[in-house]
Parts: sequence; structure tokens; C-alpha cells
Amino acid sequence: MDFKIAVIKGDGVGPEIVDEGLKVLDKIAQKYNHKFEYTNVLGGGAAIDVTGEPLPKESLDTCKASDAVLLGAVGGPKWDNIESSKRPEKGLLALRSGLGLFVNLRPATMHESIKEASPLRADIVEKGVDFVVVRELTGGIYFGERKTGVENGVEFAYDVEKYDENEIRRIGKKAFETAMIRNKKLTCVDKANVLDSSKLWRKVLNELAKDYPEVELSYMYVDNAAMQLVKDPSQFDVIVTNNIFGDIISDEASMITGSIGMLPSASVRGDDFGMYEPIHGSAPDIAGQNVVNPIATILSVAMMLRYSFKLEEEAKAIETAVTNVLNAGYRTKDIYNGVGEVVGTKEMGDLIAKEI
Ligand SMILES: NC(=O)C1=CN([C@@H]2O[C@H](COP(=O)(O)OP(=O)(O)OC[C@H]3O[C@@H](n4cnc5c(N)ncnc54)[C@H](O)[C@@H]3O)[C@@H](O)[C@H]2O)C=CC1
Ligand SMILES: CC(C)CC(=O)C(=O)O
Ligand SMILES: [Mg+2]
Repeated sequence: MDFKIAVIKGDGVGPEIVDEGLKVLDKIAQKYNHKFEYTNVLGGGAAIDVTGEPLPKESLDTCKASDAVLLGAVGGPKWDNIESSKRPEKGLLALRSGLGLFVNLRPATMHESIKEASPLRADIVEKGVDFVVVRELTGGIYFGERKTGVENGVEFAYDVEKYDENEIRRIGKKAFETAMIRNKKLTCVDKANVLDSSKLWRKVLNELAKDYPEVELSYMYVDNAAMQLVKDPSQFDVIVTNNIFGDIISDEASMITGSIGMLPSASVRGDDFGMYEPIHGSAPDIAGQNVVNPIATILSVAMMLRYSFKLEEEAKAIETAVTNVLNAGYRTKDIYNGVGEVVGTKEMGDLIAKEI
């Protein structure tokens, strides 16, 4: 089958990891007789350098006209002092919002063979790590009203966390549906002891729960959740949460599985379209050194095949190839902890593509 993919390599390690994702896609195309048509699209700092804008209209239009988007990461010190509405990260937010991608699925799964890379104690890891963070992606404080100014000679700044019931209901439904196809356990992570917005989340989720009687719904304050994640991650199945808490706890979740370089994500909206992106950033500290772990991006490609293209067998082929390569002892630097052989970014991509 033929699929159009918009490719945003972005900044820092973005081009390196996306190249490995495309290498794997090419292998899938060859083996399963598909045609993936790639269109390179400018986004983030790379777009600012050429056009002055982090998300030129043409880029958004190309993404809209595609079947899916593959994104590396954006941002870096070069653009850190730009006015906040023009920063690379604003381009990414505008992309997610412009494409209507209100759901971000971030599965945290422990690969057995890299357990030693987890900073958690062996007896904790032994109990298993297999949960998914369902993060709201186009609302909340990252999109709320913000202002910086001076009042009575004193500088101030604020950012507003605002959700309406419809925004909560649609992400809530997605979370319950996700729980239904997993272990039917849903934890809403919030700060309802302080925030009115969290109280509205609870009201809407309690209403939704009536439509999903099989799902066990519970609530946990985000500070406790941050602690419980490292105390016993096996207690979680599906976590639903707002944009900012989901951003933060998924980085924590990734490290539990060994590295931030391992966690893929799918940014979706309920139809077949989606943007697929590793959860990490542009890692400028390691860019251009052939050391960045490409597995989060490669697993994001697998999510693309599964969710947008309905190619389950091909998605599984990628996931199995990743598992086999890790089982064979190959490690990028971030997941090496004394066991196995260290390989570079390109070599890891080659090994996975060869294994398909
Ligand atoms: N989706 C995106 O485009 C995101 C962009 N950013 C941007 O990225 C830039 C750097 O942000 P940071 O806070 O440093 O977060 P980061 O996720 O880029 O890096 C945090 C740490 O993890 C390491 N790391 C990240 N991905 C890795 C991988 N695949 N393999 C091995 N090590 C990896 C980095 O080297 C760094 O030490 C900033 O400009 C930030 O705004 C941050 C998060 C997401
Ligand atoms: C621009 C940021 C919100 C990106 C980020 O940290 C993320 O989505 O994980
Ligand atoms: Mg993040």
C-alpha cells in the first residue's frame, strides 16, 4: 500500500534519530511491499533559520495533506533567547494544536534484557513495568493565557491552566478505551487538593466512568504519583493526566524503563491520522556524535504503522526486531550498564533494520 509521510527532522539529535526511523521504514517497505512517500517539512529551529517562523504555514499544510507525520525533536540553545512566541517549542505546540492531536499515548514498557539499565532496585523492576500515559496534548497551561509585565514596579508573569469539560471528556474517553483494551485499571493523576481544574477533571471522569463499569477508576495526586512510580511502577496500567503533568511524569516513566531514549509516543485525535514522536527532546548535549539512542523513534514508527496505517504485522516486526537486538546484547551508551556491547546510533538502526 502507498502512504504519504511528512517528516520533520527538527533540531539537535532530531535528524540523526529520524534517519534511523526512515531506515527501518525502508526495510518494512521492501519486505512487505509498501510504498512510503516522504516529504521533508521544516519545523522548530531549523524552520526559524530558514523562514523566521517555527512552524511555517506550508509545513502545517503539508502535514495536513499527509497520512501521518514523523517528528524528531525541536529546540536548542541557539534559539533559547528568542521571544517566547517564536521559539522552536512554540512551533511544536502549534503543530499539535493545528493538527488537532489532543491525545498523546506514551507507553512505558520494560524490555527484559535491559533491566540492568533501570536505576530502580532489581526487586522493584522484577514486578514488571508496563503502563501507558494518556496525556492531554492541546490544552492546559501550555496553551493557556500568559502574561509578563510590571505591576507597581514589580515584575510578574503568569500562565493559566484552563480546561473545559469537553476537552476533558474527549481525553477521558480515550483513556477509558485504552484501559478497556488493557488491564482495565485507570489512574487519573492530578492535584485536586489544590486546583479547580483538577476538580473538573474528576467530575467529568466520574461521569464517564458510568459508561465503563468494568474499568477500575482511581485518583492520585501528582506528587504522590511521582513517588509511587519509582516505589512500585507495576501498580499502574493506564494513567490519564493533563498536558503538563503528563509531560513530566512520562520523562520519569522513561527512566524507569532504562532511558528516555526508549519511549515512543503517538499524538492522535481519534481518526487514523497521527504524529509520531519520541518523548525526548533534541538532546543538544549529544547531538552530532552518533551516540543518541534511536529506539524511541524507531518504536514511534511502529506505532505509526499500527495506529495510522493499520499494519499490525509490520508494527510487531519492528518491535520484535528491537527486542531481538537488545536480547543479543547491543546497547547504545544510555542503556549500557556493564552488560553487552556499545554501538552507535547508526549501527543500532542498521542492526534493527537487518533483524526485520
Ligand atoms: N518533543 C520535543 O521536540 C522536545 C523538545 N525539547 C527541547 O529539547 C531541548 C533539550 O531539552 P532537555 O531538557 O535537555 O531534554 P532532552 O530530552 O533533549 O534531554 C534530556 C537528557 O536526556 C538525554 N537524551 C535525550 N534523548 C536521548 C536519547 N534518545 N538517547 C540518549 N540520551 C538522550 C540528553 O542527552 C539529555 O542529557 C530543549 O530545547 C527543549 O525545549 C524538550 C522536550 C521535548
Ligand atoms: C515543547 C514541550 C512541551 C515538549 C515536551 O517536552 C514534550 O512534549 O514532551
Ligand atoms: Mg517532555
